[in-house]
Amino acid sequence: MPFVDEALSEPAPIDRDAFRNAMSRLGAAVNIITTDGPAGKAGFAASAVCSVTDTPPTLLVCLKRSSSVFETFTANRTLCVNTLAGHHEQLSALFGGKTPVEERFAAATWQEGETGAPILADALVSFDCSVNESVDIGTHQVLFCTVIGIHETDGDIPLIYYRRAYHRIGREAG
Ligand SMILES: NC(=O)C1=CN([C@@H]2O[C@H](COP(=O)(O)OP(=O)(O)OC[C@H]3O[C@@H](n4cnc5c(N)ncnc54)[C@H](O)[C@@H]3O)[C@@H](O)[C@H]2O)C=CC1
Ligand SMILES: Cc1cc2nc3c(=O)[nH]c(=O)nc-3n(C[C@H](O)[C@H](O)[C@H](O)COP(=O)(O)O)c2cc1C
Repeated sequence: MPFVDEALSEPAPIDRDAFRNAMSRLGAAVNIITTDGPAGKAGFAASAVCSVTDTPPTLLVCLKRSSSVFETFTANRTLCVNTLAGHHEQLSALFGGKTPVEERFAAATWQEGETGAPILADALVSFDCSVNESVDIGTHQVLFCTVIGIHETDGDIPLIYYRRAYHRIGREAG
């Protein structure tokens, strides 16, 4: 019978605050995730976005199931991941919760992509996607998204969320 180290097989539980404090030390790109379609228009700020595989080109996005935008995203099954530039801090705050949908979108310029989801005109990059699969984990739903369109701009200063604050990195223009 193999030796089993009890301490390793039953790790001490980590509470929510300890996990969040630890996660606050992972710097992350900030994105605005948008959708439009039969269920209407919606958008939210997200740092939980990750590349999954390049064949087929796939991203994952984690969306809290209790958020006001959840039903709209799950009904439309399409979305656009707009990666924010350094000057988008106020826009991120607007899409970070509590603000009515129309007010969120009124604060920036948008274009329409392949899926109909709003593309942020001056995002660093936008990934237009169809949602292929979703998995519920705890409070969130993980959306697996097939990328069907990519839109890039010349911007090269990303907005980074680190230790509960926004940071700009990269070369300043000029
Ligand atoms: N993945 C998510 O759902 C995230 C949600 N937020 C939300 O934005 C607001 C402001 O957040 P902060 O000021 O950074 O303080 P915070 O203490 O709530 O978050 C610190 C870090 O924990 C992680 N985190 C936060 N909420 C989470 C959640 N519900 N599930 C999984 N990971 C989570 C993120 O990596 C975040 O940078 C909060 O309401 C927070 O819940 C922020 C970042 C990620
Ligand atoms: C920097 C930042 C990152 C966030 N990342 C996520 C995320 O990855 N997933 C998520 O479900 N919510 C995330 N949120 C929170 C959502 O943006 C927020 O819950 C959403 O706007 C819905 O809010 P509402 O229920 O008031 O409409 C983030 C907020 C901020 C400010």
